[in-house]
Amino acid sequence: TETLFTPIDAGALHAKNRVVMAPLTRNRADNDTGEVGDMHVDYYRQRAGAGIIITEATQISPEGKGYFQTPGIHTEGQVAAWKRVTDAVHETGGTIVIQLWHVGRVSHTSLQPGGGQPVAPSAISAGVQTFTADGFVDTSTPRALGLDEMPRVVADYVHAAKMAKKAGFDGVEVHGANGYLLDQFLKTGSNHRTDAYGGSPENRARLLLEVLDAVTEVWGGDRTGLRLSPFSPANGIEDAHAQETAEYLIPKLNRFGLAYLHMIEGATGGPRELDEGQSLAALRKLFNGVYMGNNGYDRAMAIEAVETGKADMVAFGVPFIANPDLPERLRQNAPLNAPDKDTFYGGGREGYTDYPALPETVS
Ligand SMILES: C=C(C(=O)O)c1ccccc1
Repeated sequence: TETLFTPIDAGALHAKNRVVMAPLTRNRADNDTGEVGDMHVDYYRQRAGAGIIITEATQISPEGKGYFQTPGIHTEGQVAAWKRVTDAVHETGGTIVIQLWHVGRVSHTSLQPGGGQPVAPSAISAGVQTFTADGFVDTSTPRALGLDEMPRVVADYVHAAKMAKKAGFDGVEVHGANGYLLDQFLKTGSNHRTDAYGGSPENRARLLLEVLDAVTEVWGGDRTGLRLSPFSPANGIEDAHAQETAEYLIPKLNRFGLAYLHMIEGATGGPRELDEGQSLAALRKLFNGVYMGNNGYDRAMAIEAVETGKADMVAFGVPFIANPDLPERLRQNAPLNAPDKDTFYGGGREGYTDYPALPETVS
């Protein structure tokens, strides 16, 4: 029988177990170059015991950057830097995909090319804060992307997808969650467009489906994942018709033959409870591929979810920060290291590469 600790092929992605390292922003890349460095090589190598590592969110273009010291995957220097990470993970027997990210309106002029306004479906502020060289600041009011700019945005995803291939990743995850650009187009609170990219669920899903079409052209559907958060309020996002939007979108994904659908179940990093009329089980039934559940799972929940078929894989965020060997600890039901919240974002090796693994058990 399938358990949390048995292998699975998520499309063409071979996973030795069902324990996934969720994408975790850690704000430790070089801010000027967007390049990762030596400590990222150690951090990801230490966690190569994951069935699949999904990297931290990585911007596809300068416009797609929304926070201080987040990495990119659009320059040759960034490719060379990431290649050291993928080589180290592969030498250690791991599987690693990179999360392709465009923040849309969750950004600040100081982080934007030429100090310009962030871009979004409509000129509506996220109403949240982001993290810049000067600490936390209110996100800047975005400008609405012109209809004529949509092909260029899709082309930016294609460029990053190709650079991810050069960097030696096993695949990519398109970030369609947490109130960032693609989620901003999907949802009614942020998308007030009156053209073909706004209004109906079909129109609001258009850009995401165009991006998936283009990215699967580069990678094949079987090496392309997608992350969604239908019911999360993260980064000031809301949808007046969340269930309807998701029930429109998810069947439309099946034609791509995606490696997996990564679903944030409830509020990102928060309550798993849904509103009246909302159902994750209904959404799961609409997807024909590998379903990866995420959000607040503990060991017992994850084991039960896989053994009862509620999920094929489970992604863990914070537990993987503090436990480089999380899959082994879960398998042994060993105690977990406590995470240090003060070193989640920014800083150096402390709270990043210095969490201990279990003492080597001499087999
Ligand atoms: C990429 C993020 C997400 O998907 O929520 C993120 C960004 C900054 C801090 C935490 C998480």
